[in-house]
Amino acid sequence: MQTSGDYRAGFACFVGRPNAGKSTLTNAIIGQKIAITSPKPQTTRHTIRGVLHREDSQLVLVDTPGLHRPRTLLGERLNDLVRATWSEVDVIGLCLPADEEIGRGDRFISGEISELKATLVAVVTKIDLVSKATLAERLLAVHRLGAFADIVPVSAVSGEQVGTLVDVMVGHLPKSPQLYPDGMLTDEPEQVLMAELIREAALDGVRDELPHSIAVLVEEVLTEEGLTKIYADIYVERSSQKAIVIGHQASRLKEVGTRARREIEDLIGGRVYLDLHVRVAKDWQRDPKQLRRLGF
Ligand SMILES: Nc1nc2c(ncn2[C@@H]2O[C@H](COP(=O)(O)OP(=O)(O)OP(=O)(O)O)[C@@H](O)[C@H]2O)c(=O)[nH]1
Repeated sequence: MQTSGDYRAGFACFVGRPNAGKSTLTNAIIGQKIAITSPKPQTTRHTIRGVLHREDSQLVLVDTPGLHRPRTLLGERLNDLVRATWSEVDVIGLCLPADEEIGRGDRFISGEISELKATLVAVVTKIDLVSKATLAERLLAVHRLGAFADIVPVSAVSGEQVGTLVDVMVGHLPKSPQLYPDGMLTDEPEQVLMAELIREAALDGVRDELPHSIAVLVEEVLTEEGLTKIYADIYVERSSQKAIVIGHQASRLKEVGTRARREIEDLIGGRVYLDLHVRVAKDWQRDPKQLRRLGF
């Protein structure tokens, strides 16, 4: 945990008209796709898309819905919500695709964000699609569009300049202690969701025998070359229950693992290796320390 010194941390979001490349850029920065939806009601007005951890900084990317031409009250409320989010972030990246001329939509959004306290960075996206000459023209047009602290050309597809963009955005974050724990990629409690899926699979068919005796703790999640490795422990209260969960020649545990793995793969949208261990934690339901450890 970093707490002081030159550490910077804060919130940023990308805005821009549809198709400007916001999602692709977010994924390129965070480095992995995150599509977990939390069953909990949102406690903040924005959804955290991902947290980029670096030695000296933490960049939290938040999602905002698009701004609409308000035709209805709902449309107006949505726009209020968008503006509320914009007013809470430290940096706004306005995405402008290099392969298209700046249009009315871009001017509209640019005008909307120009009065906010956030630092504005213009991000010229998809530079892999245009020639140097076109890019130069576009950069000039962006320069005329508004007052930006920086203008950064990037390609989320080739990765060119993505690191530079992050450096620029981090440079505009306030000095602040770390906001989220190390290793946390989203504020969705993804390890909790994974544990719930494993617990559901482990309970399937033995609910009557082990009504409230199973708890699951995800110990570690590692992502390597597109494979998410999950190490989790299934806790029961007695060794007789352990035998039930594992089954004859571990047949039941294998089924539990297969089912939970498939569901977690659906959840995170990627391949999963799931390592399950069944452990006895005597009377965990009555032990406050164990309960806290198991997330209750
Ligand atoms: N060649 C190239 N294509 C890109 C790049 N970034 C995004 N695209 C493509 O542009 C299209 C739109 O990208 P998105 O990231 O979905 O754009 P968005 O701004 O999130 O779009 P909305 O969700 O509609 O607001 C997709 O087909 C992407 O594959 C890039 O750097 N280079």
